[in-house]
Parts: sequence; structure tokens; C-alpha cells
Amino acid sequence: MLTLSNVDSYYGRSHILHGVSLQVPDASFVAILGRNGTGKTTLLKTLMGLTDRMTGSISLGDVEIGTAPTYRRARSGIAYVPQGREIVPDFTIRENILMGSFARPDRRHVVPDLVPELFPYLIDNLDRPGGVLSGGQQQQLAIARALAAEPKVLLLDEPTEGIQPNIVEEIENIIIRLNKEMELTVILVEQNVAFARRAAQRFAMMEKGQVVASGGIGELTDELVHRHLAV
Ligand SMILES: Nc1ncnc2c1ncn2[C@@H]1O[C@H](COP(=O)(O)OP(=O)(O)OP(=O)(O)O)[C@@H](O)[C@H]1O
Repeated sequence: MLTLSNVDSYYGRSHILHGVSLQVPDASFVAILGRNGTGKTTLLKTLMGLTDRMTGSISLGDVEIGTAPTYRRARSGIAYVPQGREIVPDFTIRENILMGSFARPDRRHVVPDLVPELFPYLIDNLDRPGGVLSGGQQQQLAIARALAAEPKVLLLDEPTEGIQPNIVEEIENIIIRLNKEMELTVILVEQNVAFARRAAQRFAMMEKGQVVASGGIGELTDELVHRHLAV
């Protein structure tokens, strides 16, 4: 179980998250929803220790990680696929994937076994630079890089944003498989309610840095969507 208890988070003097509490059971899939600027990305960054400061507690299993540096959180099994993907364009596809392996508990630098099955294109093009890939392929590469850390928990920030529609469903299906077949815990920041409903078992709705509604995905009513997501 990944547990956030009463978490506040800050960039400098900007106080962004206010009293966020969330329980994410092992192998579950939680969608974090909310309008732009409500703190969804900040929640993922806070889990990785990438904001300037936080208070409250974050635990993974029995271990408190809220005070740990980012690399320790990665080594304890949390992998992050950031918004915009952050591929290194001049590194090859292989090098981009292997960057994730620095967080492996055993420190072995290998392309994970799942990559040939999930992303055959990447395997066929390991020596090409990451920068030549399309947006959809870069998203696949960012997921492959995260898997190279052999994580237990995968944080995904709007993974289908800005991607050609024909690739979107393929990426969505891979994310669902990672949860259902590989039993990875997934925390997904998403604007696409249809995908959240298809993939997630639970949701948390954010407004002004707070979780204002949460529950089983069946409780994500059209009324809630309208109230918190309509512009
Ligand atoms: N580095 C930063 N320094 C100061 N304020 C920031 C920083 N990054 C984000 N913010 C502010 O924190 C608030 C929450 O932003 P955040 O990116 O977490 O929202 P979001 O819900 O993920 O939105 P989006 O969908 O646009 O990414 C916003 O008001 C934003 O301006």
C-alpha cells in the first residue's frame, strides 16, 4: 500500500497541495482527475520528492519515504513517467531506456524483458536517437525507461496528451496490461475521463490542491465530472 497522509507541498513560498490523503493498494489503478492547475502534477512530483518541500507522510508498505531523496524513492520501487516525457534526444533509444535501470535494486543495466513484447518498434531501433521518434513512440520510450527500474508503482502524467489518435488506444491498452497482467500499481493523472473509467478502479478528484472527491470508479458520476471538470 502507498499511503499519503495529510500531505502539503510547496514550490518556494507557493503552497500547492493542502492536506492530501490517499490510499493506493498494491496492484490497484487510481486515476487523479481535475482541471488544469489543480495540483495533479504536483501530487506526482511530491511522491517523487521533486517539489521544494512537503509536510505530512508518504509510506510505501511499512517504509516512510516522505523524507527520502528522489533516488531512494526510485530504488524503493516508484517510477515516474513525466508530462512531456523528457526523453534525451541525443541519447539512443537503448541509452534512454537504460537510464531507468540506475534505479534497479540490483543495479543491473539491462533492457527489461517486457520491452520486446510491449514495444517491438523500440527493440528494432535501439541504436537510433530518441529525438527522431514520434510523440507516441517517445511516450512508449518513457514507459520503457520507467520499466527499466523494475518498479512496483508507476506514476503516469497525461501519457496520451499530444499523441496521434491512432496510437492513443495502443498506449492506453499497454498501461491497462501493466496493471492487470503485470500487477503494477498505477497512479495516472488524466484529463480523459473515458480512459480513466475504462482503466482505473479508483479515482481522486482534485480542486485547488485538495482531494475533493474520491472513491471507486463507479462512484465517478457524470455530475461529479461536470462539477469538477467542465470548463
Ligand atoms: N515550479 C513551480 N513553481 C511555482 N508554482 C508552480 C510550479 N509548478 C506548478 N506550479 C503551480 O502549482 C499549481 C498546480 O500546478 P500543477 O502542474 O500541479 O497542476 P495540474 O493539475 O497538473 O495542471 P496541468 O494539467 O496544467 O498540468 C499551479 O497553480 C501552478 O502554477
